[in-house]
Amino acid sequence: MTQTKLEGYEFFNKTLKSPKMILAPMVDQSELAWRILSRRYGADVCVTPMFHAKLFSEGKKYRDEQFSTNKEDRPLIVQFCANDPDILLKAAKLVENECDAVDINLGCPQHIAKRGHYGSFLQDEWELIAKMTSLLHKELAVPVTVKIRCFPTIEKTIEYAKMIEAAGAQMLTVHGRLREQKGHNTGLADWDKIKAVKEAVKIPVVANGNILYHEDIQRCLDYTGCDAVMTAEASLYNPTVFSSEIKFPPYTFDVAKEYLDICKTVKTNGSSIKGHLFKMLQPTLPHHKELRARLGKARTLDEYFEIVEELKTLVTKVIEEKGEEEEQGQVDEKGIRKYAYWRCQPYFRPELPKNGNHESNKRNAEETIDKEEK
Ligand SMILES: Cc1cc2nc3c(=O)[nH]c(=O)nc-3n(C[C@H](O)[C@H](O)[C@H](O)COP(=O)(O)O)c2cc1C
Repeated sequence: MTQTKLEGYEFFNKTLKSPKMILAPMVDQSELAWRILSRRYGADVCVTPMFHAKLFSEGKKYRDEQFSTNKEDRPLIVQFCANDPDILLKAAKLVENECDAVDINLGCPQHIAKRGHYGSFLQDEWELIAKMTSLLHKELAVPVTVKIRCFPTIEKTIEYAKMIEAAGAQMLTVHGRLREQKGHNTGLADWDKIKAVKEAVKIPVVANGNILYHEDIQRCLDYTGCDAVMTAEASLYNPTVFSSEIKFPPYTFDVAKEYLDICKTVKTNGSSIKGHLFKMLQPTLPHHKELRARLGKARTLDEYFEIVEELKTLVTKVIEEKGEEEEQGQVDEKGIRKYAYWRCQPYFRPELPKNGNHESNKRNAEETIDKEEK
């Protein structure tokens, strides 16, 4: 590869167009239909779900099932997990003409990643990480970016980030949690570590973790000094979270319907659709349990549409009866916004924060504990 490609801030500003908000890679959930919806509401850049480099490079069936894109789906970063530089390059070559960068996932903490020897389980294999990064840097037509988790100390996290930068990464996403922070131990992301990495490297740094509401995005940018913020879970519960114009969370069934309309136009796996509907409708379904059960069993797009339509009819009646009163989104004494159950709402993690610097998330955790104690 002799052709020059943009690096660092040139890549960030010209190719990615100086993004502020990035839709995170999410297995089964940052698929094309979700990216279309997210861009509509303000996501500047989207990342595909993580693809397994070996399966991707070897199997057309896997590729066709997992990856689809279109002309409007840009700027786009395609993410892979891998533990072999040549296999990673082979997979990346297959998408280099359909995306703006290829990202290496060094953050996945799941059992499957441990067994498959990828994601955060490569965190101690710096030589291998450097090889994968530098090979893509040298051989790929588009820049390589890397997504990491943190180490327990700021010093080691910085050393790690610098090693990846030196290997040729042109942008780094720092998820401010440790490898151990998963499941019941998820807790809060540590923005101080993200800030320290941002100060230590010269390439653009994207902060990831602790976003619940739109205004948290700017708060995170201000606190960490990062170039952009990446959001996963908050967007699943409210796909309009990227929008500065939408002051009030939308009705759950309206965004669900909007997503389904997109699914009519682009092929989308049933498991992705079902996952999205359960999350978007999460505050509403407990009030209409029969529909929740039906959603669990539904298989076709028509069935999903029917369920969402029925939910809308039922809830609209309730809204007419209860009127404005329940609509207000009152802020309680702890600062938690109480929206009516038919509006999109972030998921409050049920565990105590271990550390952190994010007021609304601390409040959310306290709130959950209060609820559990009652
Ligand atoms: C459903 C789901 C799927 C995810 N899949 C991926 C993935 O494919 N690749 C990756 O690097 N991280 C993945 N993550 C982690 C997110 O990208 C992100 O780092 C993490 O959720 C923290 O961000 P958040 O606080 O905004 O949710 C996933 C997260 C969720 C909730």
